[in-house]
Amino acid sequence: MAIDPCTSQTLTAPDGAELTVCTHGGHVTGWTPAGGRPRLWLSPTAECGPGLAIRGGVPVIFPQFAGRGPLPKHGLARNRAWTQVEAGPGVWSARLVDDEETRKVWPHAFELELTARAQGQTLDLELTARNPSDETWSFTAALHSYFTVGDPAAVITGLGGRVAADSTGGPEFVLGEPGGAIEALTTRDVAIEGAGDPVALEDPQLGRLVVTANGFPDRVVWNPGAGHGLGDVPDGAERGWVCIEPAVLQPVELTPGSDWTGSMRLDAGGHSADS
Ligand SMILES: O=P(O)(O)OC[C@H]1O[C@H](O)[C@H](O)[C@@H](O)[C@@H]1O
Repeated sequence: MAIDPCTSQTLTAPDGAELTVCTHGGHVTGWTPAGGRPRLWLSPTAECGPGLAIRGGVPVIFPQFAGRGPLPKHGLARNRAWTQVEAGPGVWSARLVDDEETRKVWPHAFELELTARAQGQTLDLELTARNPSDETWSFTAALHSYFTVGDPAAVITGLGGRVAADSTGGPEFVLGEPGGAIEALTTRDVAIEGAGDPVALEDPQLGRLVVTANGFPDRVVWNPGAGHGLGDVPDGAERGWVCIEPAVLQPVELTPGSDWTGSMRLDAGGHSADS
């Protein structure tokens, strides 16, 4: 039976961890660790459909991050229907391959697969890109994760003292104090190349969420702040989330027949807000 790309499915692991997904965009829209509270933010006014990108969860950015190239912003993967490959308890995977429509935007043959697994206190996402064509192409990518913020005092650790730049370009600067935390809800849109692990969102209400990644060496931190003008984010709702985005911002070259894999682990099992 064909799945409506915009219909959500919730896949519950045996230990109670919950993963919510939809095939539009190959999108994880929700995650609740076992016995915990939801940790991914999804806009109450998110839109879904051909050409639209769901606001929240984990949009897959491929083959271009933001406006860093000639393609539409954030590329082509997030705003079209993928095909489900597997759906099981806490586990899901989906695939996107090129077709006539994608080749109008980006004239290459490609295969993209996202696998998600929720188990206990962790969520693992793995993105694989393959080049089945006979020409080399390159891409940038990100797992553009929207994390719920439950307390305005929430901070991000692991990035203080790093060299950053406005994600849309501009001079480099040092982010916060070395070893220090930065406020989660400050208006910012910064890229930190070669950021290293771990980065954590420390939220007095929700607890600690550790973000680690392989194959995504860079991190983008984004909160648009008040007066954002985003049609799919109600005024004030930007105080309920921050994006911490594992990304690969320098183009990766894929030769014919080769592939690339990047992964992200979210771990809510550090210190809970109640402990
Ligand atoms: O509004 P979107 O197209 O989803 O982009 C949302 C945001 O994505 C990233 O975080 C970029 O760094 C931002 O510059 C951009 O505004």
